[in-house]
Amino acid sequence: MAHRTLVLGGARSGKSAHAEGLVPGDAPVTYVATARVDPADEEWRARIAEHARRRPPAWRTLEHPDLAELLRAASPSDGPYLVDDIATWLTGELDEAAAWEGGSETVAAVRKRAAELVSALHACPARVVLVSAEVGLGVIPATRSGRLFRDELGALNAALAEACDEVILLVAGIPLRLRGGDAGGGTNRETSSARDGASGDTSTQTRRYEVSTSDAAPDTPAWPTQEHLDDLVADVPAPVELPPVTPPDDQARRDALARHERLTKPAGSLGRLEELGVWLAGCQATCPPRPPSRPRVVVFAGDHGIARKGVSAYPSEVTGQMVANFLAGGAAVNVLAQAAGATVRVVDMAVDADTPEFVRAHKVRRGSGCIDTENALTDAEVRAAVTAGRALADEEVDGGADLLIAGDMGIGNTTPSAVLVAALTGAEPVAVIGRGTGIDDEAWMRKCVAVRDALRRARQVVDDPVVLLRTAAGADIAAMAGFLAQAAVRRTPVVLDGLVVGAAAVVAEEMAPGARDWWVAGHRSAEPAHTLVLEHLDLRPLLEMDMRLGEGSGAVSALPLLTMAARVMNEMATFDDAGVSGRTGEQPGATSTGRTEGAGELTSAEG
Ligand SMILES: O=C(O)c1ccc[n+]([C@@H]2O[C@H](COP(=O)([O-])O)[C@@H](O)[C@H]2O)c1
Ligand SMILES: Cc1cc2nc[nH]c2cc1C
Repeated sequence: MAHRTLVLGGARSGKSAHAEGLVPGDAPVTYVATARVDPADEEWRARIAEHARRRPPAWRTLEHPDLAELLRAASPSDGPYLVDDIATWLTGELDEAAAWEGGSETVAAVRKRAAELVSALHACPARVVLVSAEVGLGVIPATRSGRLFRDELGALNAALAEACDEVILLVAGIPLRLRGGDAGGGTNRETSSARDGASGDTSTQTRRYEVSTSDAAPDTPAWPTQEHLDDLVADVPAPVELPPVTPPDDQARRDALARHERLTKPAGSLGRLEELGVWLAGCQATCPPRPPSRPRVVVFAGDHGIARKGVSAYPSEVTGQMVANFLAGGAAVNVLAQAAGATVRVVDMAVDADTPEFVRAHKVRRGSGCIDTENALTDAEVRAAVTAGRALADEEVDGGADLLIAGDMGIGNTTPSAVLVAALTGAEPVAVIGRGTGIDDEAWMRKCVAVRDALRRARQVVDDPVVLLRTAAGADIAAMAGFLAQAAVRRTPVVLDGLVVGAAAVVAEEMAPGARDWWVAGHRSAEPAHTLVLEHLDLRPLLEMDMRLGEGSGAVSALPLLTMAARVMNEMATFDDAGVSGRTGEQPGATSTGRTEGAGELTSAEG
């Protein structure tokens, strides 16, 4: 069942009746009436009476309470809240702030209240169904107040929709499902599950998700079931083959280089911000490039058998517990992504715990093999994992993502990552073993032994990237490799994160040569093997912040630089526009063909 539902509709579209049908009649529903009744308004009172007649007698009705406060105080055991409706709530707020005719400070006060409501909804642990009016599809209102209402409600609806895992639009009594699962009443479903509530989009999920490490109940089959695994591998061709990667658009890159020459700054003076804009222009095949508008983080979660050998500072249970934390929006990547304008999705590829159904749809097994003595995956599992990663990239790109970030979560995963990097770069074990989650010297020694033994096995299969993933990676890393390669196949730019994503990237480049042209390195992780990754892929990191968290956190932290790089190229004045003189000896409007020192870096693969 959906957790937070927004039912939108025009006047008399049937939205209230539809919303009422979404909560069970016998549930202890709290009906929140938002209208402030004017006793003199007969017609309005009759409308309200008609609504009230429809409600089951057991429902509790609250008349225009402080809505944000109410949702903030709700507890997980509360019956559903049905709020009807947001448009009248907003009307009341605009009235109270005297914003219809007031100055910008009165509108700001209403927006603050609206923001409080949205954040209360995000945090509300109880089931909530909101009704709101969809306005603004017609002509622009002739009055200021009409325009104000239309614009404020439109923005509020969008923010509330972002917090809901189910969104339904009623048109002429017919429900159109815009987002979400199967709470009943919807007639049309999205074609791509990437955008619906079943996507595990943590911008739309809440703190309700339980992740259990206990064994499945006797009457529930252990997940993943054999049937699920059979389904996963049924359509996967062997061997795994990817279409060729085509390079970013060279003309757009050259246009971007030329445009930077014309912007009002000494040539090359924005340094690597210029390189970044040129890279983005090539990826988008357009100059100037657009700032990423739908950046998407997919966190690949999985446990690793090698963690049993004492190579991490934390127990394996943390992986599943962190999945719940991602879903609740409480992890670092959630916060960073929200600050940077990205949304986060988490997928369970091999967590050794039960995760919600929509998170585990691609799950291959519970914990990958202990790579010092056994393969991480079977042949079928590695193919299923790589294929899942590719399918996830496809889903996200088809769903509108214009920039992808892979994140990782898995206790022990820096060990297989170190093995992959050493195998493909020829480095010795000691050069690739870092402190991971913060291991002490004894754990570091155990990690050395584990890496040495796994590397002995991995070195025999370095020529085949899929066999290497099977031998020494794990389902999460294999899926990330598929994801990163497929992003390049789909001509979609990627910001890479730290060591674990980097290890997957090194393998992905083997599977899909040229994929690296579609990637930029977000940061340099504190893990020593990550520097080997960057050198191997010839990528220069955007940030050096001594981060070593994973989750995609380093990549997301670099995201604002991409926005800036694109905006500079769109919004800066040219020498001609601004009447600013160009280089000494150049005619106004002439495009320089020579570049200053340093600008030559713009031809590097990364930028
Ligand atoms: O990606 C990195 O650069 C990175 C560096 C150190 C630690 N991590 C994260 O920490 C966990 C793995 O660390 P460990 O010590 O358990 O191997 C896993 O959840 C990773 O996301 C990630
Ligand atoms: C708490 C915690 C959060 C993480 N996020 C990524 N790796 C992690 C490891 C731990 C231990």
